[in-house]
Amino acid sequence: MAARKEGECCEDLRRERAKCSFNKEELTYLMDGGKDKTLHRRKIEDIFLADPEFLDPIRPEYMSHEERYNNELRKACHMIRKFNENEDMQQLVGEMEGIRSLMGSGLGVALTKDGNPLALHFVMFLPAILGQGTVEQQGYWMSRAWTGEIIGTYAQTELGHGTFLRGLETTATYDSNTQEFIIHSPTITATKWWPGGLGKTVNYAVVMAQLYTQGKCHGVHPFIVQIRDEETHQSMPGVTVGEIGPRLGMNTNDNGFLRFNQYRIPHTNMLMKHSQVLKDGTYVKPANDKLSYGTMVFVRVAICFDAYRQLQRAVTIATRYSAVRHQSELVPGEPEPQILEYQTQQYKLLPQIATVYGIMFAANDVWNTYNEVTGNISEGNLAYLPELHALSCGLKALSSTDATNGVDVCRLACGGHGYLATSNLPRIYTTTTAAITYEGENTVMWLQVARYLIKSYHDAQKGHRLQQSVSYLTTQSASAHATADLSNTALVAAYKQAVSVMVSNAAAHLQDHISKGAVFEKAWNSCSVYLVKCAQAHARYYTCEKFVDGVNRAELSEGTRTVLLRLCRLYLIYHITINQGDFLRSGALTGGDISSLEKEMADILAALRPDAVSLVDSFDIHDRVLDSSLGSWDGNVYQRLYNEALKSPMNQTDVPQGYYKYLRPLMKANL
Ligand SMILES: CCCCCCCC/C=C\CCCC(=O)SCCNC(=O)CCNC(=O)[C@H](O)C(C)(C)COP(=O)(O)OP(=O)(O)OC[C@H]1O[C@@H](n2cnc3c(N)ncnc32)[C@H](O)[C@@H]1OP(=O)(O)O
Ligand SMILES: Cc1cc2nc3c(=O)[nH]c(=O)nc-3n(C[C@H](O)[C@H](O)[C@H](O)COP(=O)(O)OP(=O)(O)OC[C@H]3O[C@@H](n4cnc5c(N)ncnc54)[C@H](O)[C@@H]3O)c2cc1C
Repeated sequence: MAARKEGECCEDLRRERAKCSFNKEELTYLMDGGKDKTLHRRKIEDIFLADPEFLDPIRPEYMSHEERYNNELRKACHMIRKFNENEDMQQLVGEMEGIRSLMGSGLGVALTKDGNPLALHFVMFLPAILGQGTVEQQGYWMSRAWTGEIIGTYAQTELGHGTFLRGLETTATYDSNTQEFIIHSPTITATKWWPGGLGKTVNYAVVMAQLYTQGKCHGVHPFIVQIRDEETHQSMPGVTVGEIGPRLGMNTNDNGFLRFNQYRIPHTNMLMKHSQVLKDGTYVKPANDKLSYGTMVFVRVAICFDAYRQLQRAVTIATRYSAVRHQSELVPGEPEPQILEYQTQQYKLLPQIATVYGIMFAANDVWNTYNEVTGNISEGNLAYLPELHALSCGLKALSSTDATNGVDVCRLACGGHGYLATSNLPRIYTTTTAAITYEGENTVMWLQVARYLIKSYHDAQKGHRLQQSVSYLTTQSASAHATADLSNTALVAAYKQAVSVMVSNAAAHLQDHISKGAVFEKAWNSCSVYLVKCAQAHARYYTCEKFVDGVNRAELSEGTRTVLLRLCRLYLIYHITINQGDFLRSGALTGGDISSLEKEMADILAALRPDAVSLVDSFDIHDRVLDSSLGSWDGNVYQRLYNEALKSPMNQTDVPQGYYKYLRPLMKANL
């Protein structure tokens, strides 16, 4: 592992670490899900990071587009070979956390930096086969895909449609004479566009296409389609495939395009767990036509974990840097203080640490719900599918938005150095912000949550029992907050009251539009800005509640519980103060309450300040995973910045070629 002994760091960080008031390992174990899992993770990290194959010859930023891709592909393939090397290794990395870490923002980002060309294979292709295939299909395709004999992606989005799935144009028409599906892209806008790994890496894809059989369209269904020859890797006849070009980030994911010209695949290649086409062409309906969207639900939940891990990295970098960086004068004439002494800096960083825990507790809860609900579905009980859909959309949107905003706050908190590629904050940002768009653009996700809230509200009005996450909508009260109770329980109750009133207002606005003659859909659009706010407030309430429950349930020593409770309290208060209008307008809190909370927040920032560095240390992120000149364990910031600058290819010669070609002729023009 990287240097982690207290002595092996600069004096500023040594002093910070000496102030720690809690047991860091306890928080590490909590985040990993137990001591065994921490040890397991560290063991995987040790094995992978000791392997010189995962080192880059030069920083990827200095490589060409194709060199970068080849470099990451080399490492990604080496990773898979390592999986398959021996059984111990398979056991070690084969579990969900292992895959998540290798493909996402755990160890994975130290191995493949700007997008793993094989990520979609593990994150969506395999889950699609498992979630959408019959047992026989799983047996056949998984055995080939797990070892990397075939590599796949998830090809859903088209040039013309990403959000609106019912609008997809790719067709899969069943021909009962040959027992084949004919996959076709009828227009330019039907071109599949964006799937990760599709450009040059994969030879198979789960393609989402409109199913036609016996002359009728039955909507979007999943098909396994071979894209490239298994021997030569050339694109199959009838298939046109390529890479879509440079992107804001994740540039080695080789996102691709794909077109089909009357391309035939066997009948057995339609994934038929939920709906079937019989050999004679008869269509058998699924229990719910949204079951074919199941892979997206899984990935939305996975994104929540990825989001907080990205934020963990950013806030670790910014907090350590803030303890090492000295700037300005707090008291005239005194030495320049660490920038972490400034309350404004604490206000930037400490809520981000709290956010990591908030998202983590909520994500764990949604992951448990996901497992329960998918278990129920396999037994034919679909009652909780709408709640899971709303929770996964809400948490995906909240976690990706909070993490993206938080990463940028961390970048800004590092001043100019945060803008340097070697700080790694720009790359963390471009990777994190992608999750706002992919797997369901966030505004669209919020509107799905709002739809569930409004439906639930109307159900409550009719006296129906509501599902657990929205049960508070039955107990709405607009009375002003009467007591001076500002305990965590009271604040969570205030969140519920605020959202409840907001949802009730939204329902009234909708009704108002409808009463004036608008059809429901138009009324919905006219209220959608407010509806998004309702959904955001609901997801925040939910996260707050899970944070409070999570801390209460965690088995921690006194000191560790105290620091986690402070973070939890900071999270509750921070979001109340920035959304105080919602609490005041709903009568959930008074102006006096908000003032008390603001004062308390200042005290919490001061109380947490001495533990700031230890809190990010307890995230236990290896220096190679941070990959930052500003955030390393030893705090040797300036030397690292300087060393990294010296490595620039432009610094390998004193006078650049451009001088002779362009600058000199200009400078000497008048001679
Ligand atoms: C391991 C770590 C991860 C790290 C990441 C690694 C890198 C990975 C990089 C990239 C991966 C990105 C991959 C992708 O982006 S794949 C493409 C994703 N695309 C989308 O998400 C599209 C978003 N759009 C939709 O989901 C849908 O179009 C929709 C917005 C939900 C609307 O669907 P539709 O038009 O069919 O629905 P209707 O309006 O007719 O009806 C709405 C009712 O349907 C219910 N519904 C919708 N979806 C679901 C679902 N999934 N499950 C259950 N129910 C669903 C909804 O609740 C409505 O019900 P109601 O009763 O109100 O009518
Ligand atoms: C890095 C990256 C990786 C990706 N990987 C994959 C992949 O592997 N496989 C795959 O199939 N796809 C992939 N995608 C595509 C991704 O899923 C889509 O980009 C996403 O679902 C949004 O769709 P869109 O781009 O068509 O945006 P649009 O739907 O065109 O959205 C544009 C704007 O319109 C707004 N809008 C759209 N509909 C509504 C509405 N109903 N109400 C209100 N506002 C609306 C949105 O909020 C947004 O602001 C990837 C995208 C990115 C950026």
